[in-house]
Amino acid sequence: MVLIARYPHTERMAQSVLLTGAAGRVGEAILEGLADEHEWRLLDRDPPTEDHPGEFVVADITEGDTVREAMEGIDVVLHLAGDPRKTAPWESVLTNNIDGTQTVFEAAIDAGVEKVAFASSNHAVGHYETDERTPEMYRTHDDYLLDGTELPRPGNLYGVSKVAGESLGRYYHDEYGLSVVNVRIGNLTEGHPPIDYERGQAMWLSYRDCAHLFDRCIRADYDYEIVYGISDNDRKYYSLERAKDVLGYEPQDNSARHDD
Ligand SMILES: NC(=O)C1=CN([C@@H]2O[C@H](COP(=O)(O)OP(=O)(O)OC[C@H]3O[C@@H](n4cnc5c(N)ncnc54)[C@H](O)[C@@H]3O)[C@@H](O)[C@H]2O)C=CC1
Ligand SMILES: O=C1O[C@H](COP(=O)(O)O)[C@@H](O)[C@H](O)[C@H]1O
Repeated sequence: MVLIARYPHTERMAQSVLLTGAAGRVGEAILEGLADEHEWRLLDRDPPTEDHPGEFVVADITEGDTVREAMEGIDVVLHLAGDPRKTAPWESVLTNNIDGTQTVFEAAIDAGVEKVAFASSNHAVGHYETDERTPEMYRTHDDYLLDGTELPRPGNLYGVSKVAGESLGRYYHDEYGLSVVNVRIGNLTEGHPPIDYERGQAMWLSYRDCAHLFDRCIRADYDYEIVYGISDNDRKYYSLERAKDVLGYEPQDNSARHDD
């Protein structure tokens, strides 16, 4: 009998992973699910407040030398650090999200890192949610679907900074062969989908699906990808096909199961 692994060419055992923005919410979800799965180096400008796996580097991602040092011996970078506010002013996203992301990519190349997963956002495509399409596109009977091949249409300056991050990844992939996956994360909320918020329910990402998705970003093989990071919600206007096909993402949660 021949046993064939589901993702035969993509499975690898524990890898060395640098997690930037480790002290934040997405970092929390990832570490909750994957603390024992990989060898972790965590980085954040805020020091840790809780027990954590691996070593913790307190640093700003705009500090090139420190980021380069933190990258030594790392296989995969999960780059989350940045200003996550949709109302963030230009000065902040320029420094933290664009300059900081360029510093991370540059250091990854210098250190010979294999893959970078970048925390992009639904706000990179926020202006597809036009007055004509909403609120219908948040509802199950509507079949409007974005799949990652569409042009970006950021809904705010924060979204612009995420498009810039995706574009930096494109450059570092094409120029240096770095594997890059941009995860356009929806609405990460712990325990249950956002309440009384149709849009948030359509793009809900549960904590366990978040951890699993980033685990796939660590283990799978890819070139340059844009995927959507949401749970398998009945109501959705982001396709999961690319995340499933390329990464082997198998979400378990669905905001519709919390409707009552
Ligand atoms: N939480 C969500 O639903 C979504 C999050 N994202 C993205 O995921 C990433 C993480 O978001 P959250 O965990 O929700 O935000 P968060 O604010 O909870 O965590 C971000 C972390 O990054 C750190 N950080 C910010 N600027 C830094 C810098 N210059 N140097 C070093 N550390 C820095 C902060 O100290 C913080 O711990 C962000 O890039 C955000 O844009 C995208 C879409 C949805
Ligand atoms: O990019 C982000 O998106 C989520 C969801 O957006 P929202 O418009 O539904 O609030 C947001 O919660 C998160 O803070 C942000 O980084």
